[in-house]
Amino acid sequence: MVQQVAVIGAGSFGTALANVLAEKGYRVDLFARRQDQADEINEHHTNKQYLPDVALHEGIHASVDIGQVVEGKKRVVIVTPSSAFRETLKAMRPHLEQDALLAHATKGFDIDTGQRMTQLMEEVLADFDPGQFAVISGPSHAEEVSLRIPTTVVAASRSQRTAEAFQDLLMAPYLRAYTSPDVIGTEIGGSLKNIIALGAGISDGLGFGDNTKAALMTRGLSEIVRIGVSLGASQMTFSGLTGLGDLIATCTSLHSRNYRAGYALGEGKSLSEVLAQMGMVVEGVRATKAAYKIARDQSIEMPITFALYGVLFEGKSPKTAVEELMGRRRIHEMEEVAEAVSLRWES
Ligand SMILES: NC(=O)c1ccc[n+]([C@@H]2O[C@H](COP(=O)([O-])OP(=O)(O)OC[C@H]3O[C@@H](n4cnc5c(N)ncnc54)[C@H](O)[C@@H]3O)[C@@H](O)[C@H]2O)c1
Ligand SMILES: O=P(O)(O)OC[C@H](O)CO
Repeated sequence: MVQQVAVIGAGSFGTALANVLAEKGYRVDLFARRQDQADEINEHHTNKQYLPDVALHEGIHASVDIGQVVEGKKRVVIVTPSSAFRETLKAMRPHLEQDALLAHATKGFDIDTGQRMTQLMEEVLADFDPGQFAVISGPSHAEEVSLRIPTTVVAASRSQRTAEAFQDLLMAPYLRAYTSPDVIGTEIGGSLKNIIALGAGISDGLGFGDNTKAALMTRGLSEIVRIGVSLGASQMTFSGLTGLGDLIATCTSLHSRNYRAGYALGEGKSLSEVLAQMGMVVEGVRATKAAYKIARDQSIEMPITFALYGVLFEGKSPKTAVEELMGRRRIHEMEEVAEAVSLRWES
């Protein structure tokens, strides 16, 4: 029976998950980067920078010593930004139990290689069986989880046993966890919805309406499916919680860092200004770069992602990007799949 869990990353979501687990009775060791933050969590049971107004459970023990946090743990949950994922794995590696099961809840790609987080786990932790790895994803704003607002997530792993182990770990009266074998689709849906949420925020920041946002979300989902399937995901996964579900939660919520960053861009702020003001990770910026590279190299059509890339990295004005999207070549709505799903004209 597992009684102790390590959570790596004391930002908004790492802290929220640590709190769920501590409330369930686990002893939770939480890795924080800064000593003052660890002290605040241990002494005052708060993490005001990331989850203001939340009283944390006293069963959370924060430490800046990653070795001490993971040593002896059979369950490890990694919740760092994607930019810190590889170095975090390397720091943990010498201290990990060989039979530990590891899940991550990071939504993003390795910027240099375009790898997903479980691919980084397979590379850095090459002496582990890939069946020991899982991804936790779904529509789950940390701010709501920490207030015990009913939330659903998915634990996906190549191994049913591992997916079910994390389902058991997470299930709580206000947190329902499903399982899935589709690791690729789960990771891609969670990472790419952030690009579309940036776009939804830009649209609202420009003063456009619900019609525009619904179009961005729907057409955005079709390009997520396109790249996802070409990278080996199951199309069905994108209709589920980690695809459509998280797309809705992120594109329509003021909790979302990606939506808020997009909104400020739409209002005319520069990317560097927006990121400096946010003080939290905006994964969609890196995801746009990663998805752009993959789509360009593999000739996958992703017009919204390309438009975002232009706005974020090439100085294109958001208004011009929208005009270009609206003026694209005329196509069948279900262009690529029309034949397969019998959406064709009889004559
Ligand atoms: N916030 C949410 O609601 C939420 C929900 C689900 C998934 N996620 C994902 O979880 C990940 C973390 O997001 P967050 O919102 O908790 O981030 P955050 O911005 O709230 O906090 C980031 C945390 O990472 C730490 N960090 C930064 N660089 C680091 C490094 N080099 N090594 C170790 N730690 C480092 C920071 O100190 C901070 O504690 C992201 O990939 C995000 O997409 C977030
Ligand atoms: O705040 P965001 O935009 O990083 O989104 C948080 C979560 O991914 C929502 O499920």
